[in-house]
Amino acid sequence: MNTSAIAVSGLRKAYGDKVVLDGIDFDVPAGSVYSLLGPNGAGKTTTVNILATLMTADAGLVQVAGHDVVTGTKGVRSAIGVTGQFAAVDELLSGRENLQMMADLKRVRSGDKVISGLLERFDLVESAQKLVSTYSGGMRRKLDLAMTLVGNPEIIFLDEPTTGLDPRSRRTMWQIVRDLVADGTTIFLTTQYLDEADELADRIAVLSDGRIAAEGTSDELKRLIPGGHVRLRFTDPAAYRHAASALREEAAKDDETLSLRIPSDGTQRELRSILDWLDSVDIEADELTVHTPDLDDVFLSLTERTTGTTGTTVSHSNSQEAIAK
Ligand SMILES: Nc1ncnc2c1ncn2[C@@H]1O[C@H](COP(=O)(O)OP(=O)(O)OP(=O)(O)O)[C@@H](O)[C@H]1O
Repeated sequence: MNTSAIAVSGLRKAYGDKVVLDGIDFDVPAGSVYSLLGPNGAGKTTTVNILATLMTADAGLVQVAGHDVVTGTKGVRSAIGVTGQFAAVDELLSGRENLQMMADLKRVRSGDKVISGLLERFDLVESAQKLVSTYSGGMRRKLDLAMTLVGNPEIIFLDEPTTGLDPRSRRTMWQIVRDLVADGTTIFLTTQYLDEADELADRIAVLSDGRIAAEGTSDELKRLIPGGHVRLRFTDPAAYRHAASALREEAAKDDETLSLRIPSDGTQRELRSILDWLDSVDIEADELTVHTPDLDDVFLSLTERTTGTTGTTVSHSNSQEAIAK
């Protein structure tokens, strides 16, 4: 599908003199899942708020469902559903009443049927008559998403949808997202769980220092990291210090976990050379693990400056598909 559900260019936003979005561009194809990642405070919620017309940008062009967020606010609002940190759930109503309120607000036909279907889909039938104030965090999240689905919005913003959910509820939520996409819905997802983005997103953008640091499919982003690493862990601090001092320049040290990370592509030849080197400097680690790149590595590398984490440096030149900006 080639049409854009969301098109953003030159988006800027500052709070006072604090620049949060410093000119970001991205495009979300209709019927896909697009995930925005970034460290705490990177501006993910700010982006969602602007796209969902809950906040105005300082500059830039933003089109959602073909409507400009400034001049076509009404059109945008009728095409989207928003769930997450600004949930519309009313604690003093029951689950069913909340859904009813949403159905009335959106003037949904056959509201009762739609509501019963949603309660069933989200496994909320038994608690439908109970006040939301008695719901667990997970139940509230499910109700929040169920309310978002009333009226079948074509684009859904999911802001950290599975935070606080148990593993089973998380998987239920993932399946719901997949079903929605299979029906043609576009999902804009922010999450702090990289495995969630890996699992669900067609494309991922990493926000860092007010800019999109890299953008692509999960595989494309992983290819930005030159190989994985071998992790050596020690239990004896003296052995760790000895190994750290003998370490090659490009390896990273973690004093807290007494572990060393040596860049490696994980091939037999590389592993042999690392083992030979360990023998030659008389180092015996208590644990040796081979690690191939995952989204955690990508995230740590791309957001290194913001989070202050020591990670592998990303090579920006070795991928044709992913764009590291
Ligand atoms: N209304 C506001 N006024 C002033 N500063 C704000 C306001 N809203 C957000 N900020 C600041 O802007 C930055 C981005 O916030 P935002 O909530 O968009 O980040 P985020 O990526 O969603 O973070 P998190 O992962 O912690 O939810 C933060 O430094 C935050 O403190």
